[in-house]
Amino acid sequence: MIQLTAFSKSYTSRKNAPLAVRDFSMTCQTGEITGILGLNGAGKTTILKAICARHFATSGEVLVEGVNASENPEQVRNLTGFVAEEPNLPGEYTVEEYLNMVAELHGIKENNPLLIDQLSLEELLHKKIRTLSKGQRERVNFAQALIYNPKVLVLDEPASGLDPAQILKMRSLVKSLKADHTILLSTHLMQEVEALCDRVYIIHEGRLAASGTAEEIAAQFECKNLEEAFFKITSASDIVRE
Ligand SMILES: Nc1ncnc2c1ncn2[C@@H]1O[C@H](COP(=O)(O)OP(=O)(O)OP(=O)(O)O)[C@@H](O)[C@H]1O
Repeated sequence: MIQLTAFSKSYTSRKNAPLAVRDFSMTCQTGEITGILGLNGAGKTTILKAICARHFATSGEVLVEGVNASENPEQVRNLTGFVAEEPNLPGEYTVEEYLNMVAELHGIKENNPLLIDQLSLEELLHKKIRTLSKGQRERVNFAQALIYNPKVLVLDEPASGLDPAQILKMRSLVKSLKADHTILLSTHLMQEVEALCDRVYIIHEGRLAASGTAEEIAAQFECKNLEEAFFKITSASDIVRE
């Protein structure tokens, strides 16, 4: 489970510095896929990185499986698998060397053959990461997050760079992990939310603008569907400002 309470984040320590995310609260349950939906720059990655203890809240609290991310960052990093939007993968390693290294860091002896198969990585294992295409790198990025079977999965725009066949594979992999994981994904793609998410949080200009199932949000904003509600929310800034 992931719990954010009144989470705010500024990227500078200056007094009165602008907040990238302000007073954002959210709960992601185990056994559900939760989506964060927002325009470019809305604050999605800022929230995801705080959940994975890649950076810390300026104020408010982030709990992952009950562990405070600011107080126990190492423990939180072991509990979370993070598929970053722009991963910094080591180009000089082969895929196999890199995945073995990540597995070892987390105390796992061998690569998981099922995972290698699900991500179509067999043919890539002996290639250097720097020689891979963007979509191939994205699959390695997925594998490094899943290889130590973390309880919580945080996916930043997981479909970006994947071809349609790989998107379907990624979706079925994510769905297969749902029952015993807490999964949070960020996206600006409505199809991604419809295909995968049980619950959605819409963030606009750093603030929570709506949450619920797609149907609940559509009804709340008197719209036909989530897409219409999303456009209504993101084109009317006063909805989220007090
Ligand atoms: N390292 C940083 N230093 C300063 N400001 C940052 C930094 N990272 C993000 N920001 C700012 O924080 C705000 C939220 O950015 P964030 O990356 O969280 O948005 P996002 O919703 O993930 O966007 P996108 O969909 O484009 O990836 C933006 O105004 C951005 O400019």
